[in-house]
Amino acid sequence: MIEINNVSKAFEDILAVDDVSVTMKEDTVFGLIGTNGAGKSTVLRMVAGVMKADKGTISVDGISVYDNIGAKERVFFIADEPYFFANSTAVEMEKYFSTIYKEFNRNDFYTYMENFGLDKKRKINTFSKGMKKQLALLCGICSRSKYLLCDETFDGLDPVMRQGIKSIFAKEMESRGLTPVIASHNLRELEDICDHVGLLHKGGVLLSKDLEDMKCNIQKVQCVFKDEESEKKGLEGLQIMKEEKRGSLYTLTVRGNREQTISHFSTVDTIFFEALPLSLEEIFISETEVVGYDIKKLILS
Ligand SMILES: Nc1ncnc2c1ncn2[C@@H]1O[C@H](COP(=O)(O)OP(=O)(O)OP(=O)(O)O)[C@@H](O)[C@H]1O
Repeated sequence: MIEINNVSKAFEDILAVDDVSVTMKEDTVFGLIGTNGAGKSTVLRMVAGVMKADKGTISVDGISVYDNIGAKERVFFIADEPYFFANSTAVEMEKYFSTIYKEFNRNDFYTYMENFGLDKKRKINTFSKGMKKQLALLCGICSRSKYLLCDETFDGLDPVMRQGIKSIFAKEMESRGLTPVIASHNLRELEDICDHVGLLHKGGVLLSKDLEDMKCNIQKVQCVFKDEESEKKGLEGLQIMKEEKRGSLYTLTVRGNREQTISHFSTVDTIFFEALPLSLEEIFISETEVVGYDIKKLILS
């Protein structure tokens, strides 16, 4: 488990990370989402132990990360522009990472390289941006470090590649408890990969929730009440996050699971009632509107 407790980091007068506390549990894919400049890279760098927090503590499986080899071996960090030695090939990078990560799996590495159609002998500086990201991911996965920190690594990967990496993640999670942490500025890049999402905004955490919980605990309802009395009864006792009324048609976003919501409306006289599924975008918009943010413009554009 990665535990970030009350962590802050400033660069002169820029407070990049402001009192952040987040727990990243094992066996989940954690998505760290936020706008450009929200502090994602800074958080990941501190978790990787390459940058020191000004305040607060970060531990990986109970071990403090900064300046601690034991913790660093558990973490592989892929920067937003993956770094490779000048003029190197994948073979040379494999040799380097094999010395750093003692359990580096060379067999898997070369098998995946072949499956992904990446040439192990070609200079990496002739690779496309997406190919460099794939290579960085393969190095990270094959390092067999428990935590794989990916900074914008999935943004821009084509769907086939995403699917390929997703299935490798699933396999490695199952077989050895790989725990990927993926930072992105775009929710759409994360929604099919992550189990848990932490939303960073202006250096602070706006929310951190399991996607399944989020999906199960917010419903969208459309209804037309029979009369004023049923309208009053229908609206009472609901935890309404958002309410719109067009003519007599209500569109409500409410907290609670589907069964609770349907059961509430079964006691009310309605002319029309429908419980609709919400997309992840709608859920995020509702969750962040509640805390006073218009996230639409920020992470969905
Ligand atoms: N080395 C640095 N020196 C000065 N300021 C920095 C440094 N690194 C980050 N910052 C500042 O800290 C803030 C957070 O930056 P960070 O790179 O962590 O954000 P981010 O969420 O990863 O953004 P992006 O999505 O654009 O990569 C920004 O205001 C940035 O300008």
